Amino acid sequence: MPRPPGRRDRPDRPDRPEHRGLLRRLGPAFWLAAGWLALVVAVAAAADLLPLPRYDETLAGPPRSGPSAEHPFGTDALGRDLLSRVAHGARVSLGVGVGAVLLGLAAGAPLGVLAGYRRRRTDAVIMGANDVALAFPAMVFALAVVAFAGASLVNVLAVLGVLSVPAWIRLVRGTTLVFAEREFVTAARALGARDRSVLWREIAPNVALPAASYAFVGMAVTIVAEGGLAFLGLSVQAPTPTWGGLINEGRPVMETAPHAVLLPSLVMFLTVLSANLVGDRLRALTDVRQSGLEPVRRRPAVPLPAPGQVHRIEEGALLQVAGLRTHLPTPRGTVRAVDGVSFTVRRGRTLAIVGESGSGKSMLIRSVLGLVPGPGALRGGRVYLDGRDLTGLSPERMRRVLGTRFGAVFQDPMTALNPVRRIGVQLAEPLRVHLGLGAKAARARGTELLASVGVPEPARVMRRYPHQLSGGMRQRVTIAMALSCGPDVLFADEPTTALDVTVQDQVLRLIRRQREERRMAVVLVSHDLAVVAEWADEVVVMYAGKVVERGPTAALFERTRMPYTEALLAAVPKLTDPAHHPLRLIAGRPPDLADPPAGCSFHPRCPYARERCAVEEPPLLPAETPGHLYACWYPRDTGARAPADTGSGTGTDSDGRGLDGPCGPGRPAAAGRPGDLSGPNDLSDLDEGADSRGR
Ligand SMILES: Nc1ncnc2c1ncn2[C@@H]1O[C@H](COP(=O)(O)OP(=O)(O)OP(=O)(O)O)[C@@H](O)[C@H]1O
Repeated sequence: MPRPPGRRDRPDRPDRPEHRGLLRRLGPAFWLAAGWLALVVAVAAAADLLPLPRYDETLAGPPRSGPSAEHPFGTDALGRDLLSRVAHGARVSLGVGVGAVLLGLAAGAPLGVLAGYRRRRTDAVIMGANDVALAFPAMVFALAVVAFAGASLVNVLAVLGVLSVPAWIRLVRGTTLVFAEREFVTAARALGARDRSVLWREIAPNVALPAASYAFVGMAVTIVAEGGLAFLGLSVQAPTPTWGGLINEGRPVMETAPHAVLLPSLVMFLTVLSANLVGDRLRALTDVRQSGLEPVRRRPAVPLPAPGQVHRIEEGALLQVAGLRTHLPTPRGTVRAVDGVSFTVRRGRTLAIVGESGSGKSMLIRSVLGLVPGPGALRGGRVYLDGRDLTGLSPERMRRVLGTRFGAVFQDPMTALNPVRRIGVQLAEPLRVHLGLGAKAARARGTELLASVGVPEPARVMRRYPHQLSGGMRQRVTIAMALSCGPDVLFADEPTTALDVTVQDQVLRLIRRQREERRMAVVLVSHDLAVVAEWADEVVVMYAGKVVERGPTAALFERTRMPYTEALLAAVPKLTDPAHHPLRLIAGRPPDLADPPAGCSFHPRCPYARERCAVEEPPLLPAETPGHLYACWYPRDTGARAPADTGSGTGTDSDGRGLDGPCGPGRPAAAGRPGDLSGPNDLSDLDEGADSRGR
C-alpha cells in the first residue's frame, strides 16, 4: 500500500517550525554588543597583565604619534601609550558604571517593591519623596557634591549611584504593581503565603528581568555621566586615566593628533551603545508577545491570497468575511491562528463564534477589526462592510471605521477601561474624536448613553473611576462606549466571562435590546454553548483556526454533523438530563497551530476518524438545512453520507456551492442541545468562494 503523504510531504506544508533558541531570539546585534562588553570588561580586568607599556610611562613612544604596530592606539602628547590608558580608563568608567548601578539597585529596588506591594500610605510616602528627589537637577547636584567633597573614585561612584535611586524606585514599583495584581500572586496569598514569601517567590523573579534590562541601560547612562564629570576635571584625578579624562586630555592636540580624542571616544561610544542594546534586547525578552512575534525571516507558511481577489457579495450581507487568514510568526514557527475563515452577518442578527480555547476566536475578531498583533503578522482574505472591502483601507480610514461602524466589547471590563481616567472622560473621547462633539455635548451624550445601558445615576458614574464600579457596571460602561458612535456591527468577545450569572444575563439582554433598537449586527464570541443557543441566530464553530461547522443555531445544535461540535456539546452539563450521563471530555489536546496535523485537524482526537481523515482535508460541505455547512468526511448524522462513500452524494459544484445530496432527516445529534433554542432558521446559502480552502 502506498504510504499516505506524511506531514513533510504535503506540498503546502510550511518549513519545519524554527526552534529558535535564546541565542536566535536575542538576535545577532545582542550577541555582538554582549561580546564587545565582555571584551572591554576582560581588558579592564587584565589591564596590568597585558603586554602593554605602563599607562603613566611618559615617552613610551614618540609623542602624538598615530596608531602603529607598537602602539595600536598611538600615543598622547606626553608619549604615553593610548591603548594602555584606554584599558586602564575602562576600569574607572566601568567600575563607576557597575558600582553606581549596584548602589541604585540596592537602595531603589527594596523601596520600589515596598511601594508597589504595600500601596496606600507606604506608596504615597515613598513616591512623594521620590518625586521630590527627581525634581533636583541631577547634574548640578553631582557637580556640587564632587566639587565640595573632592573628585575621587568613591565620591563619583557614590553621587552617581545616589542619583540613580529614584529611577530604580520608579521602575521596580511599576513592575511590582503589575505583578501584584496577577492571579498567581492572588492565588499564592489565598493559599496563606506570607508577604515575604510572596515578594521573594512570586514578585522578585518577575521583577528580575526588567531590572537586569534597566541595569545595562543605567550603566550606559552612568558611563556617560562619569565621562562628563571627567571631561570637566571633576572625576578621578591624573595620573589615573578615565575615558572622559582622556578625551579632555586629547582636546588641545586635536588638530595634530586627532586619534587622541577619536579612539577613546570610539571605545566609549561603542561601550555605551552596547550596554543600551543589551538592555533593550533583555527588555524585549520580558515582553512575551514581542519576543514571540519577532519577524521570522522566512517566507510565510502559506502564500496569502493575492490582493484584488473579488468575492460575490451576498444579498443583504452587512458584514462579509471571505477567506480571512492571520498568520503569526513566532519562534516556534508560523502560527496559523486564523486560516481561511468565511462568514456573513446580516443587520439585526447575532452570529456566535464558538470553539475551544486557542481555536482562534479572538484572533478572528482582531483580524476582522484589522488589529492583528505585531509587525510580523500577515493577514489575507477580505472583510466587506456593506459590500465595501475594508482590507485595503489606510490605517487612518480604518480608524474611522473602527470608531463609527464597528464597536467592540472585550472579556474583562477592568482591563478594557483605563484605571486612572474617569468614566466620563473615557466615554466622551470617541464622541469628541469621531462625532466632533464639544466637551459639554459629549458629556451630555455620555450620560444619556450610560442611562440607555441601564446604569443608575449616570451623572454620578461619569465622575467615577473604573475601580469604583462593580464588574457588571463596568461592562455596561464598555458597552456604552462601544455603542457611543452608533456602530453597525458590535463585536463582543466573551463579554460575560468575567461576570456572575445574573449580571451575565442582564448584559446579554442589554446587547440584544441594543441590537434590536439599533438594527445592529452582533458577533458574539463565547465558550458557553447554552448562551449561544439562547442568544445567537447563527453559529460558527472554529477548530485550529478554521471553520469546521457553521449554520443556523437550531439546525447546527439539533443536527450536528461535525464530531468536534458534537464533542463540544457533549461537554456541556445539562441540568434537565434525567439520566445524569457523565460529561464527556474531548480527548487529546488542541493542535499546535504552528504545526497542525495533516488532513482534518481534528482527526487525532476524533473517535470516528478513518484513514482518509489523516490525509485529505475535508472541505465545507452543505447539510440539508440551507446555510448549514460542515467539514467532515464522516459526519455524525445518519442522513448524511460522506461524498467519498456515495460518489454522488452531498458535494459542491464547480463554484464551490452546495448541491442537494441525499441527506434525509437523520437522528438528532447524540449530544442534544444545551438550552432553549430560539432564532429564525433562515440563513441563506453562504458564499463559499473563499472558504478555508480558498476556492
Ligand atoms: N500574539 C500572539 N502571537 C502568537 N500567537 C498568538 C498570539 N495571540 C494568539 N496566538 C495564538 O493564536 C491561536 C488563537 O488564539 P486566540 O486567542 O484567538 O484563541 P481563542 O479561541 O480566542 O482562545 P480563548 O478562548 O482562550 O480566548 C492560539 O494558538 C494562540 O496561542
